Amino acid sequence: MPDTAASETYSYLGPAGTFTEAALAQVPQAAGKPWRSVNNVGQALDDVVSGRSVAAMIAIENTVDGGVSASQDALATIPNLRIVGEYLVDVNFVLVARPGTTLADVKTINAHPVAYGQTHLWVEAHLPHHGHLPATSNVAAAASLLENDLADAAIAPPTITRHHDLDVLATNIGDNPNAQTRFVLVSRTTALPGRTGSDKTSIIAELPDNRAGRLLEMLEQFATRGVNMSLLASRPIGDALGRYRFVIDLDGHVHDERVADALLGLKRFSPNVIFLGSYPRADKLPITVTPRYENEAFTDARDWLRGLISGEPDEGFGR
Ligand SMILES: O=C(O)C(=O)Cc1ccccc1
Repeated sequence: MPDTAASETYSYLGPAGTFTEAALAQVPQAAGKPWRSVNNVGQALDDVVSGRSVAAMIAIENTVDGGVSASQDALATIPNLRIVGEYLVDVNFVLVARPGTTLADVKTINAHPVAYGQTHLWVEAHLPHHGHLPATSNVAAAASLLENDLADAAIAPPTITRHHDLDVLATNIGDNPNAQTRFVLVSRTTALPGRTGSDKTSIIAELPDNRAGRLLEMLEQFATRGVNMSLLASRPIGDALGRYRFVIDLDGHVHDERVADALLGLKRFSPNVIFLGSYPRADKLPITVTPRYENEAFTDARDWLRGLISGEPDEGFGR
């Protein structure tokens, strides 16, 4: 059995100063609890699976470069994980180097692949001949400049100079000044966070076969219940070309009748569905639904059918 400290620990991609840490800082229940810095998403989720940590914060998608495939694939393949919350972090990048370095000295850039993917425009315009050395995190990229000379500069969060004595060679090097990253808090609990009216439901589903129209048929499960999607990403299953699974975020909670009904339809259709959880939306935006998809419309219809089955007369159209 995990000890008490382990079961209160939160794992995150570190070291201190990463955007992932900023996401974890938004979690009220993590305040004052032990935080464990790890080197990659796999290690963070392994902590949760083994009971070493109660939850892990992982990046799942960003506005510039899209889905974080390592996270989406890990959620698809590691059983018994649940998303219990989502958190948004504004991301902004600087280029840093050892003191005294100029831009002309920079030949190799150390960067987390997801940060590198969001700074292409600046990097290609200003350092067209650079090489890229991948790092485990944005902060690790910068820290390693002071440990070895494998790279000349690093892509890092603007707060990096609080942690390390480095020169900032360029600021705001992100492709989009309004870039945001969406993080999810992942746990093993099967207890559902309560419905707030501003919720999301995350699932991963596979198609039964690759006949024409299958994807449309899957999406119809949501469309016919008035359920909006906020994420639809395809990830290769890995066993053959052309085989994909779909990472989907739905507006609403599984306690919303329309979402529950859509999931029943999806379960009948798809040979493999993973329910990753229902949890409050980070932006707290209320979800608007046309009246025929409100809870009452579903319960009224069910009551009508139950009545018919139990022998109640149908009222007909009247005159
Ligand atoms: O959390 C970090 O700082 C990371 O290194 C991962 C990352 C990379 C790019 C944007 C957001 C998070």
